[in-house]
This record gives sequence, structure tokens and C-alpha cells, in this order.
Amino acid sequence: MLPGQQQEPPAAAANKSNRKDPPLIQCADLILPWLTPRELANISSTCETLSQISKSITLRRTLDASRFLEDHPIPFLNPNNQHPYAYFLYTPSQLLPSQSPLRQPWGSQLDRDSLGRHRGSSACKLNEPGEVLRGCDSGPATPHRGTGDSGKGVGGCDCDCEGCEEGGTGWEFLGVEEMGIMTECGPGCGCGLECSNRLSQRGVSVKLNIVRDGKKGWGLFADQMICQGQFICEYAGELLTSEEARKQQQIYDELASGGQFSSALLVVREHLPSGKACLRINIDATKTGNVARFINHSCDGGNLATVLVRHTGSLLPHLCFFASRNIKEGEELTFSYGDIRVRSKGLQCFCGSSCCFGTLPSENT
Ligand SMILES: C[S@@+](CC[C@H](N)C(=O)[O-])C[C@H]1O[C@@H](n2cnc3c(N)ncnc32)[C@H](O)[C@@H]1O
Repeated sequence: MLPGQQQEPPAAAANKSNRKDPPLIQCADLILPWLTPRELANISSTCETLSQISKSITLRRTLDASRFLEDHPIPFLNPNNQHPYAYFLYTPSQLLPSQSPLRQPWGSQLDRDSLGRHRGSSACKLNEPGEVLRGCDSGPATPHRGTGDSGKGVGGCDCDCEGCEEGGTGWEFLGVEEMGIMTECGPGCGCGLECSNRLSQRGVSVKLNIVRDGKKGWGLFADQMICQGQFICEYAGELLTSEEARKQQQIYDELASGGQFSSALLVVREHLPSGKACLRINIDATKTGNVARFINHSCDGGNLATVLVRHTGSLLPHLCFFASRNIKEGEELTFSYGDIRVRSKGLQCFCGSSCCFGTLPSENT
């Protein structure tokens, strides 16, 4: 049971006593979820009612980082309670910066009712870059849903592409430092999200939580037993050009030098057999991302394998995490951020593995 889960939310208590409040106060529970933690703190200091509503919003934010966009709530667990949650905007999949919302409601009483249980229902969901937030008002986001009675394909769809007939291609794990590669059905296929060859596009289905550590900050943990090969999540965030990534990295490095700041900009290079990089993808989950932004580094490679998943008919691959071995409930999910350390005074590594290098990997972006 999560802290405070059985208590009456302060907003409910506040609502009871609020019936005669001015309309602005009555609307506060609709407006305040759009605010950042700093804005919430400022508004809390103006009156007791707004303070109570802010507290209930904070509580609801701690209960689900995913805003009901994934199958299960992904709570923040923080024993010392000084940092109840990390603030960021949520996207279940990668998107272009121009598609990234400026604000997003989080912690509203209405979230569960209005967004649905998870993104497979009537939730707003994101798809390929250029096709954002489909399904907000129009029900399930499966534009090519099959009839299921044609006898073709799997999972009840009528797509006849090779991937569907094979019922998923699986992934090939190439080793800790090498990336697996996998192809799924995508916009170029006739099938919908229910197709069994679109596993990673249905979002996070394993139970996870986000735990605060005094040295590493937040980390992503398994809240159930996870079997080797199971899909965990995509690394979702804003897709940057390499020039944008370099500029952002400089800004993040400056902020990190002041302490209390964690960036989540990941540079993925796909290599040719010759060893030359042939594709570079920059995914920045610092402002907008999903729970993968909380995955910490481990020098021993951790328990996650990174796999580049291509969707048929889509140009850019998606970086996804799969369990590289069986993972016990309560274990932290980690992977290796790389093996290059260009900065002499890199950030100290607290992975705790026997082969710990002492500093976190760092590359020139
Ligand atoms: C992608 S974020 C991971 C989530 C982060 N811990 C947070 O609180 O948001 C990467 C940052 O986490 C921290 N981190 C990740 N792995 C670490 C490790 N093994 N030791 C120390 N800090 C780590 C570093 O600050 C790094 O820049």
C-alpha cells in the first residue's frame, strides 16, 4: 500500500468545504494540475484552500509518474519525502520538439476518468513523429483495426505483412555494448496496435516504481519478477538534431555543475560492420520523456539490453529496453551508458558493481 493511499485526498476535504468559495477557487483543481512544482508552491502560500488542493495534487503526482498513460501506475517512492516526485512532461513514445507540449496537466482528480486507465484505452497517445496525440477524443487509437474474422494475421488483425504472419520477429541481443536490432509492424502495415508484432508500441506493461537514492537520485525499479527477454519500455523523449543535442548538452553540463540537476539526453549510434557510425539519434528526455529517463547507469552492463526497434514504414528507429536476464521484484533496472569517458573530472559513479570504473561514461556530443 502506498503512503496516504487510503486517506481522503486533501482536495476532497477541501472540496466539501469549498462549495461557497468564489468560482476561481472552485476551478482551482482544474487549473492547478497545469502548474510546475514551483508555481504550485507559490500559489499554496496564498490561502489555505489552495494549499490543501496543491497538497492533493502533489500526492496524486507521486502515485503515478505516467499520468495513467501506461498499463499500471508508476509511483515515486521516497522514504525521506524531501523530494516527493520529479517534474517532467510525459510522452509514451519519441516525438519532435515541436510536438512537445509546453504544459501538461498532472495530478488532477479527473485524470483517471478523463484519460482512461492506460494509453490503450481512450487515452491521448503519441505515435510516430508527425502524428501526435491521436485518439484524444476519438476512442481507441487503432486506425487499421482488423475484423479478426478474416483468418489472416495474428491478434485479430487482417494485415498480411510478413511480421504479422510470423507473430513477431523477436530481438537479437548482440552483447552488453552492442545493440540488438528488431523490426515491428508500423505505419507501412495494415494492422493496428493489437498486432502481436507491435509489442513495444503498446507501452510499459510491467509493474515498475521510481525510488530515490541519496547518491544516484531517482532510479527505476522492478515491482514484479521480470523474465529475461521481456519488454520493459522505450526510451521516449524529444528527437534532437546533433547540433541541437550539442547545444542542449552544454546547457545541461552547466546546470549539473551547480548540483541538483540530472539530464537525460541519450545519443544512440548505429554502427556499420566496419565500425563507422551510420545513424545517430539524439533522444532528450530531460523535459519531456517517459519512465526510461530514470534508468541509472551500471558499469557491469546492468540487467537491461538496448534494442533498436524499427517500425515498418517509419524512418527513425526507437530505442527500447528488454530484460537481459531474469530480474527479481525490487531490483533496480540499469544499463551501461557506454564505455567512453572523455571528461577527466566526470560525475562520480555509484553503481556499486565490482567492476565500477569510478566515474560515469561521458562523450562529446
Ligand atoms: C538518465 S538520468 C537517470 C535518473 C536520475 N538518477 C534522476 O534522478 O533523474 C542520468 C543521471 O542520473 C545520475 N546517475 C545515473 N547513474 C548513476 C550512477 N551509477 N552513479 C551516480 N549517478 C548516476 C547522474 O546524475 C546522471 O547524469
